[in-house]
Amino acid sequence: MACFRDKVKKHFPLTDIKSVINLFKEQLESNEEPNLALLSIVLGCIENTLTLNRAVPTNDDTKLLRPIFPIVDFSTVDALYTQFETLVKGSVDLTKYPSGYSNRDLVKKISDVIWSSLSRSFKDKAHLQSLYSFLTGNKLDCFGVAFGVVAAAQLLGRNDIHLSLSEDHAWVIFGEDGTDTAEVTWHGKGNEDKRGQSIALSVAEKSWLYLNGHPVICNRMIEVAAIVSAANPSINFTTDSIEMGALQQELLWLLYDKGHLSKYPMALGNLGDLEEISPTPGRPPPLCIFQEAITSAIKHYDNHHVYPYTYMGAYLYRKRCYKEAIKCWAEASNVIRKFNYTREDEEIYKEFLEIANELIPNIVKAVSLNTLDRAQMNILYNPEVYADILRFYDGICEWEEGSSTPVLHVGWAQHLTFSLNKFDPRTRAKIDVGKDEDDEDSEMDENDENDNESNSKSKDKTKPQNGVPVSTNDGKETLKSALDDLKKGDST
Ligand SMILES: FC(F)(F)Cc1cc2c(N3CCN(c4nnc(C(F)(F)F)s4)CC3)ncnc2s1
Repeated sequence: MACFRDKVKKHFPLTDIKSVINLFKEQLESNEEPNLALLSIVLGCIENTLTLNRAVPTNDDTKLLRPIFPIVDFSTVDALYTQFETLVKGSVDLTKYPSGYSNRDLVKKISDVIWSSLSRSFKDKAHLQSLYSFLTGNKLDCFGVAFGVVAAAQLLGRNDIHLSLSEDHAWVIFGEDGTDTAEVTWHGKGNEDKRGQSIALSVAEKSWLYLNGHPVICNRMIEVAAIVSAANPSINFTTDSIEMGALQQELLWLLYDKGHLSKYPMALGNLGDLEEISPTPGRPPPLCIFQEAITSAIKHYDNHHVYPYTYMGAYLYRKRCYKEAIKCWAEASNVIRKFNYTREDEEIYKEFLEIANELIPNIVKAVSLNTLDRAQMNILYNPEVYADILRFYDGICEWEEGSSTPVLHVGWAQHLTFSLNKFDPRTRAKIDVGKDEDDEDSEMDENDENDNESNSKSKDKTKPQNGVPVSTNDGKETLKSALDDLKKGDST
């Protein structure tokens, strides 16, 4: 690895965003693999300076702000890299692992080297994802440990060991055809770590945490994208470092242009969020980027990722495009229904809980009261929106079906009835709750279907008695026409 020093030395000292971009660019364009440990140390060092201990109050109460962009000296980076190299090469006796491909013992050993160096505190704070944090503070978060194992493996020349990422967990793949898997880090709070085990049993549970076998399998380039995407520009709950955000954004565009984000929906979502904050001239708008994330998940992961839809839904909600936001959330629910809920899926449970019990109620309130969003009151007369809310809940119910842990509780029902009751009764009569033709897993067996049909005939008088479901009004239902009909007392 000594040779890497000669190549990268010329970039130092790093004094601004451009110099960091040039370093990453050369690493990505080199005929050798990009050096994960080097890039993680560099990015972690900059993030640490730009987001932690920023202001040092002085006695005359003016804030002494450090120079905005840190000067990163090669000596600093070289010392930390050498520290990492010494730790890893000093702890792993490679003669014990003669085969060209890695085995489970080696992976576990590398994980133990990282694991045993960790301090026992603060695992879920911010800025603990880089090797800079590991080497200067012995602290790493869940992602950081998994990344550290892969960076250490690269340093040991084990180029078959790669990062595998779900939407809330990380593990590694290895072996001749890259199909062996191993846990190398912990997950969540109060869960015993499963380090060294294959993930096969966890995948069998059909939990969202393991994405039913559709994780992002990284190569070295996508691992660089993970370093950049996992960077965290936040200084505190309300403030982000502008410089760190700009650096992350430019690095993500560099990776995007090289095609290294095309199979990484979360990184695309991250980029979309950054573009909303500070649009780059000549680049696609956030909505296009979020759509690319959705398209990537459909194309590469059999539409098993939730976050592409919630990234776009959150953006549309912030822009007060409520009808479209609700459609995204129905699509997110269409994904989660493919899984069984297990106790380690809390993160996505919280996501759906917030949508159901805060965001959708806020929308129906905002458009029904005499508020600035009253122009969107027609949402409450739009059968398509109503159908999307029903699809949203139906997906959550299907998620719960067959799960070891219940999802819904009475609090959900209270918010559900609040939201649905805000819709005009006529609108509620105008939707077709038929099953999707191509949706075999929600196929009910014959007699259930008949029962349901007989039920709907008996209990739901607004449906035309000939039982032909009224297809969704194509959303053209306008507030005016609905109100006109109401005045006429038209009861179709
Ligand atoms: F490795 C783990 F365990 F940390 C799992 C990973 C998470 C994650 C990520 N995140 C998580 C999702 N995330 C979201 N931010 N907003 C989201 C949305 F709810 F708006 F969709 S999802 C922030 C970035 N961004 C890039 N890569 C990864 S790999």
